[in-house]
Amino acid sequence: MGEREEKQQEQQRVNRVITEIKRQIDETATAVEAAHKETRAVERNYSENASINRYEVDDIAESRSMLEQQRQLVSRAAESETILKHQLATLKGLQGSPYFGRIDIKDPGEDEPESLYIGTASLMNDDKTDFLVYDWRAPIAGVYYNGTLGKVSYETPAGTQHTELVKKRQFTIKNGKITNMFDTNETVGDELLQAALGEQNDQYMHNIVATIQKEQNDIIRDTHSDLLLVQGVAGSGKTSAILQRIAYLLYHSRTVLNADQIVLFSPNNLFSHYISEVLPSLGERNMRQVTLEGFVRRRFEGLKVESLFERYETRQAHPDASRAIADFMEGVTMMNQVRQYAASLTDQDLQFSDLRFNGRVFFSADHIREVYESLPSAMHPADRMVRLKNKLIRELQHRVRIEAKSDWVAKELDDLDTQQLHRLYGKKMVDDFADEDAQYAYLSRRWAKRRLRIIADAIYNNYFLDFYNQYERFLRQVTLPKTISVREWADMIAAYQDEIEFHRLELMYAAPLMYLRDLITGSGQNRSFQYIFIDEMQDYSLAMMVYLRHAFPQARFTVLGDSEQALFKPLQLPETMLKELSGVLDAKHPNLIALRRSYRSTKEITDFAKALLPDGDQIISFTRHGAKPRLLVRYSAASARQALVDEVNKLHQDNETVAILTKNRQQAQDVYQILHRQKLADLHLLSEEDSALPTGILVLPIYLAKGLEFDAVLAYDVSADNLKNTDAVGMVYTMASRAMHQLTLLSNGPVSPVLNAKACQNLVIEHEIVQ
Ligand SMILES: Nc1ncnc2c1ncn2[C@@H]1O[C@H](COP(=O)(O)OP(=O)(O)OP(=O)(O)O)[C@@H](O)[C@H]1O
Repeated sequence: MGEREEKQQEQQRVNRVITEIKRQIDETATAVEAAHKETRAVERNYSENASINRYEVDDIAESRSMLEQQRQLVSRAAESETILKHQLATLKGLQGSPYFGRIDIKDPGEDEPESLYIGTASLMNDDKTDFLVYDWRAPIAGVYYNGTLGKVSYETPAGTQHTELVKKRQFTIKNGKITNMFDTNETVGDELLQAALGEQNDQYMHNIVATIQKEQNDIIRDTHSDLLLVQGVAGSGKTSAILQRIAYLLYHSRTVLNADQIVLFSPNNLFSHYISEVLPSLGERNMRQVTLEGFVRRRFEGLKVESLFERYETRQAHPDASRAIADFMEGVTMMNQVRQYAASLTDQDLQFSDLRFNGRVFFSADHIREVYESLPSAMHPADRMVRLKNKLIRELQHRVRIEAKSDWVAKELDDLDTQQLHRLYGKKMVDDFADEDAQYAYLSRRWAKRRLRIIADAIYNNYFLDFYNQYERFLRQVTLPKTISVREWADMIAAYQDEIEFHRLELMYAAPLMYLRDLITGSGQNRSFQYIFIDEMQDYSLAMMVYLRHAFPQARFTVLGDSEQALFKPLQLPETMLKELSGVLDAKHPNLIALRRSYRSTKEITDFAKALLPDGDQIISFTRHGAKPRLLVRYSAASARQALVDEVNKLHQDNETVAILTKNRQQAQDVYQILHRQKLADLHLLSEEDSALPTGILVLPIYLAKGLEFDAVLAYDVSADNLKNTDAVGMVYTMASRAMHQLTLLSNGPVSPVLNAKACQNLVIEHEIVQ
């Protein structure tokens, strides 16, 4: 058959499938409507009955059980409505482009091959006897991503299966029309990938299921490892791979895993927004997302914990200051010492704290200690804490009765307005009381109880232990490494005390402090999370990883990073990192996958970026061509400003989004001011608080651009002067690798030596001519 006829035949099949999809859409839409009516009807019925019951026949068992039955009806109706809506959304998703791949396989013993089509979701024919489209996550679809023609195998729940792959065909289908189609023997041919990568970026990341590459597929389909470490160069698809991996895991463990049991630690809020559409586009709910800041802050209410960005900015300003201390605080040895300390604590070592109410001591530290010491010392300390809490709560209940009779309660009751009083009665009516005294005693008790809830909360939250003080005592007895003098350590402790005084906490203290607190109280662990994903792991300390292991004891970890992009850490070999992490995370089945091919940027940009790195040769650029990156060198502030404005305008003509990336927040503000004065349209200055990524001209410091990509990037300012105190290689590399299509570097003064001779060969350099 000729190529044209083949295409015609394939187009006819696409047409047939789309007709079937449309039919199913109509059918499902009608079903959704009916289900919606049903839900509304049972809801109405339920709420009418519920309101009647509340006022007239309270507490009658029969009506309760009827209500319960109806409540179940409501939730079942709502559930079927949700399922139908989901089906409808899936069908609509398939409508324009029902599939992207075809494999012909010949099973052993069969004469004729069978054709299977692969798309973002499964689709069955009318009578549910045949798959018109296979979900990309189905076991057999693994062959499409992994196999070259010939004998192939794939994993199924029933074990490894063997077959023969006789044809692999790729399609691009847009609005129901095949725009591109070809047969290939490669995993997924470059042609399709080139087309996908050549498109303009928009505010959201896209799924990559049509063009997943072999190594990415290994990451996605790895269900065996409990620690999967992905070391991938910039733009190699680490983030893409883990998002499709989440979709894959959800698909294969539907009954035991849901999106709420998966947490992704993402580098910043902009990133969370950027990736938020990928899973929904694959018909899945988003996993939970948290930034390291968010995670830590929630554990230190009332304290302002330094953010990664703040730490980054301070370290930039004082690059060598207390590096040894920070390295020590953030290492594994520190966490081991915390564990030893917590295990060896005696009763006398524990630092109890008064619990205060209304300016007076309610439970004194001495009293709490007494209660604690009265509990059997052979008990596990964490269990003993729980017992202590229970005892304190019981004591509090007793004290509520006494406090209810005190003057302050009487006075506060007096001051209540009618509405407040009314609420205080709760379910009781005035007629329910024998006399006024009984009524007053009831109200006083309720008021005292309500006001003293704050003490109950404090007990619950372990506020009777003074952790900041306990931590300080711990620090005082730490065995120091040789790199740190006793004097330096004492200074650091003094600085820590000052910070606590002002309700601030440096990030480096967070992991050991949380760990100490959890070990003493036996709290802080969450067993419901099954998978933890950490993106940009090069920003996490090992101490933090130890803590995360402790906090999520049941979870498997997928950890992604690129040590070249570390903005303030020395490079580390992936194998060393795996070994270290396996130890820290106590992994039984660790696995390391390296991604070396960079997809994001044009070949010209990647070639420049890799030349910056000493071991850049290992990075493989993807063959998609574009303009050579430019370097503009200016020798005065005024001409640098002019070049900035001109270049941004120029880049914006060809690109929807142009990002100007700076070293820090201050420079981002300065650049923004310059451009703002020129009244550039669509200009945005982004900060840590931003959670949505606009298009247009964006100005942001580099650490906020982590994980993101832009059509064009202008790196501001790569002069020797500006980059002298920083890890300039990591910074320029990260900036350059954010660009998809165009890159310009601007230097205000002589250029930083980071731009070595080899890197410069990959640039078009334009010097200002100074007369
Ligand atoms: N197989 C693929 N098919 C199509 N596009 C891909 C593929 N792999 C990666 N990409 C694209 O390449 C770009 C970079 O991918 P991604 O952001 O996942 O890389 P990364 O390794 O996390 O990058 P970085 O570490 O630099 O932030 C994205 O636009 C992504 O859509």
